[in-house]
Amino acid sequence: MPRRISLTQYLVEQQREHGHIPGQLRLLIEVVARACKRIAISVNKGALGDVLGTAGSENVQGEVQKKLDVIANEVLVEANEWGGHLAAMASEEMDSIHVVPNRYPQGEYLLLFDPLDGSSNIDVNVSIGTIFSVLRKQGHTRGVSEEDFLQPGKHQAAAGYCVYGPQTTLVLTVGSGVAMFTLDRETGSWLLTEEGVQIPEDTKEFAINMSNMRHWAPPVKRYIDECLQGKEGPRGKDFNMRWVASMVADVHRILTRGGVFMYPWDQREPDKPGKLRLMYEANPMAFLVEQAGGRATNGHERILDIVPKKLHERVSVMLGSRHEVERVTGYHADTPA
Ligand SMILES: O=P(O)(O)OC[C@H]1O[C@](O)(COP(=O)(O)O)[C@@H](O)[C@@H]1O
Ligand SMILES: [Mg+2]
Ligand SMILES: [Mg+2]
Repeated sequence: MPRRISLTQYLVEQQREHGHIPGQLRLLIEVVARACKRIAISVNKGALGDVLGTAGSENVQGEVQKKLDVIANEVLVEANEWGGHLAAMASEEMDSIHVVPNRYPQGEYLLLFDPLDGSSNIDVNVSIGTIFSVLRKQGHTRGVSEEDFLQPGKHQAAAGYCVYGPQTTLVLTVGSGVAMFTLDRETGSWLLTEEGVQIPEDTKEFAINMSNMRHWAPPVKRYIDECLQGKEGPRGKDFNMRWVASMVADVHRILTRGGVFMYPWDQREPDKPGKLRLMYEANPMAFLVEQAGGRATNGHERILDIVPKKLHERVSVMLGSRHEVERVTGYHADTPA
């Protein structure tokens, strides 16, 4: 039975007792958690709150924006810009970085987010989420530019997501393991419901969009083909498959009971490294997964080691149970990166 302490108490412990986080970072995380609570309220209203359907606009990646993509982005920007902990923000839904205006106090952190992950699931009432990543501005130069954001994921000071599902759960790492907090709707508090989360090293469950099978590279085809052969194949066991199509929900399942999640490169657009975005989807999830004892690679290298060249860079993703990710990464050894 986990200790029933609040997110605030947990963060104060991390700051004061363990010295893992500075006060500024603690306050920043609390602001993000408050914003997620507000997003959860909009998500729950659904049709009653006129939050379903498309917004009639496109984001920088040419994707149609849903009303909730726009609402969640606004909530996060507004909540964070006057907090005094940030230098700038970046989002899936914003073309370029959003520098904290001069009228507000400036901080040293950089916040990146996917305000609403799993947009295709909003209107069908399936779990969706918010993903965030926190970096620290390096050096002491005045002002902030996109360059300041282009740090490898291993530099993240904190990362997490909030899943809006049957329960609203905030999952967080500040680099000292993974903790989960469930929103108590009666009191409005985030309460610790799991800490020291560990992903089992082995699994019998994989998550991949199978409709893309014919486009995958040979190592991914080989891995999935071997899983599909079940007991009679080289793996000697039957596998199960799950695909929610919200990365947040698929990763949450993996943090809860293990599994492997893949969104690999495919040959339809050979120059595009993958579908998922490195800086606000893959990096925060890779940080959480590694902190829970799992692995996260792009098939060739550790995701957290990749040095981004641009803000909205995409990446191939394989993450989850350690032995499975090592296996599928090993299958890529003979293929060029
Ligand atoms: O519809 P597909 O191709 O299976 O893609 C699902 C993937 O796309 C995403 O929804 C992309 O996220 P957004 O909704 O933030 O664009 C991932 O969460 C998910 O893993
Ligand atoms: Mg997303
Ligand atoms: Mg999104």
